[in-house]
Amino acid sequence: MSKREFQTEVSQLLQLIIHSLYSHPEIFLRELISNSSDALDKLRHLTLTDDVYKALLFNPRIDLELDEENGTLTISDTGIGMNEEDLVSHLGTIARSGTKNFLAQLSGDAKKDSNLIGQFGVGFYSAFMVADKIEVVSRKAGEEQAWRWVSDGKTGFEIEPAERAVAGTTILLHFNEEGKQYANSWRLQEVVKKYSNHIAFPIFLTYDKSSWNEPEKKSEKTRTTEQVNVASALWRRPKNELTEEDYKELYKSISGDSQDPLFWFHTRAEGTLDYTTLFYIPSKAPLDLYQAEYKVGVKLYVKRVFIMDDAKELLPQYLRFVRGIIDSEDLPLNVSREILQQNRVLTSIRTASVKKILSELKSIAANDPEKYLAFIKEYNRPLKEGLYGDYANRETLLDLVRFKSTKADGLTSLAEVKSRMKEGQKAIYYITGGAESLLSKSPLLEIYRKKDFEVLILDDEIDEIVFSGVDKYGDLDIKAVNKASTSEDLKDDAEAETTNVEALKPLLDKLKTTLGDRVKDVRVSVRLADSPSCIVSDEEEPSMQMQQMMRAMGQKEFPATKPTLEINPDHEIVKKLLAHSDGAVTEDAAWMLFDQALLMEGVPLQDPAIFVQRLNRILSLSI
Ligand SMILES: Nc1ncnc2c1ncn2[C@@H]1O[C@H](COP(=O)(O)OP(=O)(O)OP(=O)(O)O)[C@@H](O)[C@H]1O
Repeated sequence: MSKREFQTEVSQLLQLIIHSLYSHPEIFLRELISNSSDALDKLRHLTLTDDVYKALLFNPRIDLELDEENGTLTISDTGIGMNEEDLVSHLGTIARSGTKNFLAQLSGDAKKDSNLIGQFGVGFYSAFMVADKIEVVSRKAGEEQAWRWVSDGKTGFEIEPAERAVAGTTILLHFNEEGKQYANSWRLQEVVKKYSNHIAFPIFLTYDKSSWNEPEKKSEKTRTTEQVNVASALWRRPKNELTEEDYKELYKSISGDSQDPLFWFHTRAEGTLDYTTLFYIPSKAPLDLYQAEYKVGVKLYVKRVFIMDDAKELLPQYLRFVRGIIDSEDLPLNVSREILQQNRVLTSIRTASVKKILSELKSIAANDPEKYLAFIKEYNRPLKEGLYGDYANRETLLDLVRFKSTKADGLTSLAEVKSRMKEGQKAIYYITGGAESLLSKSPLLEIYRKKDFEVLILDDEIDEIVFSGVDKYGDLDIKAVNKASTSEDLKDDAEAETTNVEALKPLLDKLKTTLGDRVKDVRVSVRLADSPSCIVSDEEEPSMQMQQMMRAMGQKEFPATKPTLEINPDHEIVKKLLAHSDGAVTEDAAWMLFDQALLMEGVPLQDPAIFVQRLNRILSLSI
């Protein structure tokens, strides 16, 4: 028998599990049954597609055997099995990024951590919540030798050759104190029904069934085997035969989530292509939503046979929070990942699925705004990613995304913004680049406030990138207020007349010479009311905050573009400067107008010492 140590992360995880952080230890059974079901799926797939396995007898089943007296339970399957190498690597290390991330996020606060663990699910290792010793005997399909893996879940495990009549895996749990409650057939049936009722394979329970022997007037126990789950591919049944509970149960068994889903969309398509889709939206965004290695939530089936659950091409990336099933009649069973990428059938299913999900969301938004708000709270951001990547569905996505705005409490839709537009307002306006508190005080908004035009406050860091590519909502323009050209819409003919640009020209020239190559241009603004100055960028160029953000993210060579300084001809300072001829003061004032405009945009000063010197010079003149 050879002894092995657990990988450090496994020991860490086991420590947590054994100290019973998790509040529903019953999920151990769901995890083990789901592993067995995966193992059966894998073997079924091989027997259908791989000549080497075609001759194998495939008799898929999962067996639970309860020994109440000794406090043990075995979970056996006739699935793909594991050889020595598999046992060592699968049940001694953690390969899944989800679990690693989970460990990295632990705070040490037992309460918070137990919530976290609930959202991750810890797979096989969760069995150590209820067992102080676990023995696994497994034989890999196509191999003769079986192996036994034994561990107390503390330091490591032992492994030795063993025997098993057919391929598959048997897991023997020796229940601990916590686990004793599961050494009960009624309890086991309840847990199987709750989490694994719709596992596609039959689950049998063998136990000592009590019955009343009338002639002898005593209770007797008979060893009995009964099927405890319904084992149907529930998604293939007509909608009207399914209850809310059925849907919720299936969701929990395929997603591992312990909460109910927010909503689900079940579709059966017949015609050129035959397929069924059942999509769920989790009520809380998956914790790996913003990680590159996110876990795919949609499983692909072909004619009820499980094919894969890690194909990122089933749905576009921005819908990675969707959980569920795609079951196609038209794909070949041996479809590989490479084939999937350019498969016409899958492309059609995917296109129709996206349309379906988005149109269902749209109708929820219209018919149940409160529920929709719960959805948007979790998923507004991925939908915005869709605006960036999914051109074909942009119009629908624009209707689905919600925004903060200068005129609405909470969140608002573009349709609402459109309905509130004022006479003379030519476009939908937005401001990006920084926190809401900074944006809502930006001098760039002054003219909009004066004209009573609504401005969307886009304070999410991805907003600038996303919305720089979105310039229309229907036939309405969508414009950033910090772009030079946006002010063209704001000019009132009457105002333009009164501003005497000619008279300001010498001042503009002077400011421009002083600021030199820090600015592209200096010009008269129509967008300012109370502030003396602001900075804007050209249409095609990233804003100053965006440039700053890209550099902070390590893109040192991000090309620096120069902003345009706009000054407010009606402001006291500008009027005085016009009258003032002292060169030194004008120079200081030029820099102060520029620096304060940058500060208001949240861009830090290049040289605070010089700024302070100038400020002090000006202060001393005014006192
Ligand atoms: N009954 C089984 N038959 C064959 N292989 C198994 C069985 N149980 C576990 N394994 C192997 O051990 C691996 C680790 O299992 P574990 O439950 O820890 O994680 P997982 O199932 O991969 O992830 P998740 O629980 O998030 O789906 C599995 O991926 C599988 O390869």
